[in-house]
This record gives sequence, structure tokens and C-alpha cells, in this order.
Amino acid sequence: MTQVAKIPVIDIASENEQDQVRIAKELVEAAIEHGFIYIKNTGKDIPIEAVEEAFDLSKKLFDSPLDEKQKCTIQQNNRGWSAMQYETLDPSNQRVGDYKEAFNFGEFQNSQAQQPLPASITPHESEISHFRDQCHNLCLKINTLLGIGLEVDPPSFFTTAHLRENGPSGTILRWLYYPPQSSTDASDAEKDVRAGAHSDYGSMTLLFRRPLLPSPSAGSAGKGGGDGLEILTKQNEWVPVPVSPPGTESDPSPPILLNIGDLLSYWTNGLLRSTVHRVVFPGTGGEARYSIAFFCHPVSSTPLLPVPSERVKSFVPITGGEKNPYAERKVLTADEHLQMRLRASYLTLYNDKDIPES
Ligand SMILES: O=C(O)CCC(=O)C(=O)O
Ligand SMILES: [Fe+2]
Repeated sequence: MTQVAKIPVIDIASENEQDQVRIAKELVEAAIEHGFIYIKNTGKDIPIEAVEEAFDLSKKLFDSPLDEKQKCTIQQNNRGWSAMQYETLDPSNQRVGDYKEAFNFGEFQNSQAQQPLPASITPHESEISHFRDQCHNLCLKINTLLGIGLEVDPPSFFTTAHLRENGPSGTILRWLYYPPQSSTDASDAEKDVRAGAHSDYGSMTLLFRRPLLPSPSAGSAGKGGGDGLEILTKQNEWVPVPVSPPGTESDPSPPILLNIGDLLSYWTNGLLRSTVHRVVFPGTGGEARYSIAFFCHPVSSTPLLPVPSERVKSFVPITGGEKNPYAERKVLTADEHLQMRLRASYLTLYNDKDIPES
């Protein structure tokens, strides 16, 4: 039997202050141990219908004519459409780019995108903006819980760093489309991946995946839907991360998968874990796969100075095999941290002449 990731499921809705502290501690322990946490989705933070609507719009966008998408091609501001195999998340190990298309939404102003959008989704601009806001608000809540759980002084430290009124940030809402394997030239499912091994760049990521939909072509259980995500365990083994872990099967929607990104790991001196993950093909054939990621980043000018928490200060990073390269102390701003990572995964979008002198 295939082993699956033992990621805790946490309901972040608290009854009172004492309950909030308990949840905050649980969240911090899970972020230290696993770096991935299932957030039970009861629809309180992000309505179930809003998630469904976002998936419907995403399908509409990726079904748009190619030239409509090309007009929105991704720019160095990290906004727009990334074509099939344009991004390579694991350049040192992949022979070809990721078998996916992606569309990145940056900040909206007064519910209006500050970037070109394909005509198919323009009428839905305000719904997309609203969904992005709901994701952002959930991240603010999680930031508050992490501040409480880590006993940061003040506990609002992370939340303040992520407030939109404090300036622009690299935060991105990203829709992802992975075509069926049969329609790609991925010849070797062992070598070719839907998304190469990587850890995320920001402070945290929310990931939405589709429940397993009954479909005549979906084949046996486990195919179709949003499966295919795997994490690399501390034992250096790839294990699947099911869409609906035990205990959540009858929830109105699968849990939202939260993971800690490199920036927050760096900021906490490696205490919070940024776990490497990838998306693999389900085998031969397989269904198209859609997912939605919300990459949350602090305000760009935030200096990533040590977090004022005794727990963070007293943490001694493990050296050797498990060392997190981003736990090395160098003061960067949130934006410098992001630019460093984007350059590595878009091989053609950024070229050497654009690399600023250091
Ligand atoms: O599509 C997924 O399930 C994960 C995507 C992902 O890891 C990413 O875009 O960073
Ligand atoms: Fe990721």
C-alpha cells in the first residue's frame, strides 16, 4: 500500500482566546514538523461556492484561444500567463519544462486587475479580485496565529508585515492547468513531471485542489481530481498528499492545503519548515488537473531581520543533510528574496543582462 503524508488537519475556527492559543500552538508545531498543514474548509473563511466559482473561471481562462492568452504573457513583474513548459521549477534535474500552464494575478485596485486579462474572464474581474481578497484575509489570520504560537513580540508582527495598506507585495493568485498526460509528449512519467521539485518562495501558500469528481473517464479511484502532489519527507522519500485526508471526506469541500514558503523559513532561521514538493503524472492517460495557489508575500520593503521570538532566537538550525539553504542569515528585503528565486525558474524571461550588480 502506498504510504501517504501524515499531515495534520487543523480547524482554525476558535471559540475563545484560550482556544485560539491552543490552535496557534498546534499550527506552529505542524509548521515546524511538516511545513504542510491541512486547514479544514468549512466555508467560514472562504465560501465553498467561491472556490468552485474560481475553478470554473480557471477552466474558462485556460480554454481561451491561444492568442488571447499570449496577449497576457507573463512579464518580469511575475504577472500573466505562463505557457506550457515555460517554467522549470527544478532546472538542475528536469530535461524539459513543467507540463502545465499557469496564470498569475497580481494586486487588483478597486477590483480591477492591473494587468491584461483574456477576454473570457474580463467580465468576472470583480469576483476574481474578491476571491484574492478572501485568500489574503485567510493568510492574515494564519499569520496572526503563527505570531501567537511563536510568542512573537508583538504577536501581530507577521500580520502587520503583510497588510496591503503598508505597501505593494509580491503576493500572487495563481491558477494552474495541467493537461492530460496523453495529450503531452511526456514520454517518461518517471522523468517528466507536471511541476518539478521545489519549495515555494513566499511566506506561505494556500493550495486548493478539486475533490474527486465522478467522471466516466476518471478511471479507478485516485485518478482525476487533484491528486499528484507529493512532498519530500525528512527520510528523503516522496509521498502523496491526498486531496481529502481521512476525517475530511464528508466536509463540504476538501481542506485548503497550507504550506510554509522559503521566505518564512528564512525569516524564522529555519525553524518553520519549507518542504520540497512536486506534482507528478498519475500514470498513463490521466485527467486534466486544475489547482489554485495563493502565494502570500510580505510587503516588498520588509527587511527580513530576525523575528522577535525567543523560540526563533533559541533555535539552532540543523546542519548537514537537512540544512535549509535559506536559513543562512543575510539581511534581504522580501522583494530581493523573491527576485532571487524567480530568476532561477524562468530561464528565458530573465536574462543575464538584467541581473543587477551586487
Ligand atoms: O498544483 C499543485 O498541486 C501544486 C502547485 C505548486 O506546488 C506550485 O505552483 O507551487
Ligand atoms: Fe509549490
